[in-house]
Amino acid sequence: MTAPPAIEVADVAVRYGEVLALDGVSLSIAPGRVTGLVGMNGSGKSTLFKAIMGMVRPDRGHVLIDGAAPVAARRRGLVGYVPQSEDVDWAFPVSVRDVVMMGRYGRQGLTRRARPADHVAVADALDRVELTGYAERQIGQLSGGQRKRAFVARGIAQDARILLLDEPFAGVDKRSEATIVRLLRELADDGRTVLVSTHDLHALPRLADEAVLLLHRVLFHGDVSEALRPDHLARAFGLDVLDLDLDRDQDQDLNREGPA
Ligand SMILES: Nc1ncnc2c1ncn2[C@@H]1O[C@H](COP(=O)(O)OP(=O)(O)OP(=O)(O)O)[C@@H](O)[C@H]1O
Repeated sequence: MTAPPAIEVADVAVRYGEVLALDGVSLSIAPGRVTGLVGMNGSGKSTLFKAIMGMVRPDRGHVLIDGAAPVAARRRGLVGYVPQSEDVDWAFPVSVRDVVMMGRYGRQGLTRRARPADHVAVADALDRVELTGYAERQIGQLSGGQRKRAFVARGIAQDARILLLDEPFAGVDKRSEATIVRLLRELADDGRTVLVSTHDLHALPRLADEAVLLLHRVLFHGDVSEALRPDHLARAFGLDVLDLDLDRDQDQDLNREGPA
């Protein structure tokens, strides 16, 4: 018997005024896999994450997380979210340890009093992302890659079954990227579900078990090697992407605007 999907997106449409960001997205993500979400700027990746998190309400369709509605799933701590850097107030006066402890809030009730188990979970998560020595720093005083790792640690401390990461490799150094890739693999091998958006097509084969190409709707969902076929990439990114040599040993950052 196949396991029920960890994330089920059914015919979701999201409109911001005149802009149709998602136009009938349907997607079924199995547990225990790393899925890469790929699409050009403006293709709707962040909006899809927000719809899955229940942070934007679809105009049409629905999302189920482990069979629950997004807001209920979030309340139960089922899903962790690493937002795009632009969506975070880095001047906020919290330490790295505080950010990771936020992953434990759901277990602490209204008092938000940390118990020994919470401190152990936070220390363990910081260790896994190699940020133990940075725990007392204000979050904004970290490098881009370290900030991402701090948010990944929050998801680990939360013990979320499902982790969504919006562009975790944007502006990060190779060491942070390698740490994050390794961690995501470990989390998936542990039965967790990881959905990660990226522009970095080079990272995709070592990062993900499967890929979704998005352009306001799902163009392709399946094997990474097939997703990287020129005809698929051409549909997702425009025909001129066929000129790219994907074997070149450098990042292919397909960073460009999609149709509004
Ligand atoms: N709050 C908003 N108000 C109005 N339009 C929005 C809003 N958020 C996103 N959009 C528009 O919706 C479309 C999809 O945006 P979204 O941020 O989901 O794309 P994305 O694939 O995550 O892009 P990027 O790779 O640049 O982060 C874009 O045309 C964007 O301009």
